[in-house]
Amino acid sequence: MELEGLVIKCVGGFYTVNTAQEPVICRARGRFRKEGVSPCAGDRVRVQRETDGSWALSEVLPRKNHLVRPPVANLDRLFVVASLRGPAVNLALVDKTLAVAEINHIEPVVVFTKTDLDDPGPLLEIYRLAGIKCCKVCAQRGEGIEQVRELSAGRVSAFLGNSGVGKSTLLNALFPGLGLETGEISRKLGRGRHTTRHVELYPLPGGGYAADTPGFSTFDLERYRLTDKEQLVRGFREIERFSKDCRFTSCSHTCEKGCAVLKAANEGKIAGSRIENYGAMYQEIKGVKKWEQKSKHV
Ligand SMILES: Nc1nc2c(ncn2[C@@H]2O[C@H](COP(=O)(O)OP(=O)(O)OP(=O)(O)O)[C@@H](O)[C@H]2O)c(=O)[nH]1
Ligand SMILES: [Zn+2]
Repeated sequence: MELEGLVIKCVGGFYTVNTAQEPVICRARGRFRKEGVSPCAGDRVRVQRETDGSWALSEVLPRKNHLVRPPVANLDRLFVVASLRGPAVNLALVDKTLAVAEINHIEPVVVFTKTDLDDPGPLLEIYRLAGIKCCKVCAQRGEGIEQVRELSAGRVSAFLGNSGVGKSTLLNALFPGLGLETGEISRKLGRGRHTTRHVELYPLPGGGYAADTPGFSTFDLERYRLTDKEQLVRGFREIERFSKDCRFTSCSHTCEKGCAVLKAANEGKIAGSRIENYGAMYQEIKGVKKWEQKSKHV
């Protein structure tokens, strides 16, 4: 017998697959390892019943997108969660995460949390200029929750952000009944930053799924397929938009004469932090390439 389903979690090599019948817990067939495919949460898969009655994950259906770390596939939305204070916002990390989402064709939303602690206004302006959807929430006061709920309803979403930004608090406020551990409790249980957390999709009331995932605290560009500096503009939608008017088609938008992107930035049409973070990533990718080329000659 064969069934189709959705992988909602993977722990220690065991996959939980939601099917039209009961959920199935199974291992993946050995050939996946040989082929270098690693099924993950969010994958649509086929499971087959073995002669001994157990189930095996036999096929991963084509993915519309796939992130390597955290391992999750087929996302409709990526919520990039950042707190205004404790910890303070790291815009370089936010922009890298957004670039990963854009390049992988996942619609991003930035969520600024803990708005009781600071004014989110200037940050909202950066992303308003970029044309990226933004939400501000204060889980304690219950503000902004409704908007995030609407944006995630009926979709498969991941909530990504560093430890302590308030992801679990937000998800619990959004979907009472999820019962995710937050703050002190999770740290006491050792779910802090020293333990690797798996990705789990939680079914939402009213349809869809949400995953609470650790953020990218260290960024390995290659793992996110961000190794092509010419492609980097696809990760910054407003830069891509203005780049159509650059004098040179090979423009890197970092220093060239006749660069429409730098002109727009000077005129305040693109936020300074976005240009800076684009430039830093551009240099980083160039560095990776040089290093790769060098290592080939050794
Ligand atoms: N002041 C304030 N604190 C908040 C708010 N939301 C969450 N917190 C606090 O921030 C701390 C971290 O919240 P969590 O929800 O555990 O954060 P997390 O992002 O899930 O963290 P990890 O589980 O470590 O990944 C907790 O002590 C929360 O009470 C908020 O809107 N305002
Ligand atoms: Zn340019």
